[in-house]
Amino acid sequence: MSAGPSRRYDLTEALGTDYLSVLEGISDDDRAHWDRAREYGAQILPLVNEYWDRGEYPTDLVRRAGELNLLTDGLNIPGHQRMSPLAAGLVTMEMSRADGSLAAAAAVQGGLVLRSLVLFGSAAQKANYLEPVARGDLLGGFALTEPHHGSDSVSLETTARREGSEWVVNGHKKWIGNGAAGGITIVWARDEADGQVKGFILEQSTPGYSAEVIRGKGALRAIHQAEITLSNVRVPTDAQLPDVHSFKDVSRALVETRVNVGWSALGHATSMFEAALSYSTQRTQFGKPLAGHQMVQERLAQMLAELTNMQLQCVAVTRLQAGGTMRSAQASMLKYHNTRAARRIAAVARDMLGGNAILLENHVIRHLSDVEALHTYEGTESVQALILGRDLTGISAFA
Ligand SMILES: Cc1cc2nc3c(=O)[nH]c(=O)nc-3n(C[C@H](O)[C@H](O)[C@H](O)COP(=O)(O)OP(=O)(O)OC[C@H]3O[C@@H](n4cnc5c(N)ncnc54)[C@H](O)[C@@H]3O)c2cc1C
Repeated sequence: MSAGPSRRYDLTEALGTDYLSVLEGISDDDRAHWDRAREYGAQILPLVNEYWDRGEYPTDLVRRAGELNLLTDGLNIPGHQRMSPLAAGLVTMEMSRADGSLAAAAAVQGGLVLRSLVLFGSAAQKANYLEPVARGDLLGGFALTEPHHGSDSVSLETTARREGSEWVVNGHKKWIGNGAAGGITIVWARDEADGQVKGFILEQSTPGYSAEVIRGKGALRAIHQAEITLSNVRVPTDAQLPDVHSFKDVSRALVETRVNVGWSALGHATSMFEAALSYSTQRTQFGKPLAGHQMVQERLAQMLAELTNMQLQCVAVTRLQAGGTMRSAQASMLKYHNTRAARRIAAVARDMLGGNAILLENHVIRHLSDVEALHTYEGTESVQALILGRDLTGISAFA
């Protein structure tokens, strides 16, 4: 039986791990965005383990991604070529395939902050913030989660009180990517007068805004999340996002970013599959490459089949998104399926590299850990299942 370097399946080819040619025939435009992200991924790959190990946030690499138009997530940003939803997905996949922390930074800058500005911002807010956030010159955060409200963020307790020509914001936020990066934070708060959730753009230098980077994380170590305290933070009324009327608007933004998480899970899983395939063809045990043992081949087949299912869901949901017909539960199914599959692939890949799997240099343990964050953020696996369950049965089982 032949094994090892003569393998027929070359993962360095441009299409990567696309066994069923799911992505064949994509447009030249989409491919150009994808290629740019692949090149960026190749540039950052030799650097990212060190940042992850040190728990250091490589803001210069975020800025580089901005220069390459990798932060705009398919949004219409003046001065930036607009990507199709498919191209945006492929960019996310490639960035995650290289590094989850930088992909998460892009997801916060583009997926959450730019999207909030595009969907809900005034003309003046767009003119002020879109360009610097898209370029990565101004780091932005999206502050929804609170210490006591994660999955039930709809019950958020942060308040906003109108006093003359100002809003006064009070409360606590937790897990906020870029929340202590010196830029802006979009804060979701409940209007004390009408009880509705509203959005505010807070400059992080505003008196009363204090933020601590959360230390000791075992996942996404190279992007910083913050715990934020807001004590009588006063902002002018024009800091309010005028087109947010209730929590439903926040949900509208989050549905779109769930698709991004599905692509991100695919990128992580692709990277771990590639590491497992490469290692098993090179490592010899019992006189032949690991890849020459039946059980190892079965595991490779299992991973490839899962990866292909992940790709199919990404492409199908993105097609609905591009056509403007995607429903929230469809985005939830993608997130549910792909983050679960990525965790299974992570467990198998980690086993297939033996002890060497836990060394950062082999590009498995970082992805395995980072996938744990994807599993939770933008709605946990159980929350996605509840959204799907409600869609299937018409019965809400959240509370
Ligand atoms: C790395 C990272 C980055 C993040 N970045 C941001 C950010 O930039 N901005 C932001 O606003 N937030 C951010 N978050 C917060 C994230 O969205 C929340 O962690 C997530 O929504 C889950 O909330 P929680 O951690 O409080 O878990 P909880 O809601 O306390 O959930 C704990 C467990 O209970 C389960 N559970 C909860 N409710 C139910 C139910 N009704 N039925 C069954 N099971 C249930 C959950 O599925 C989970 O398994 C981030 C989180 C992480 C880890």
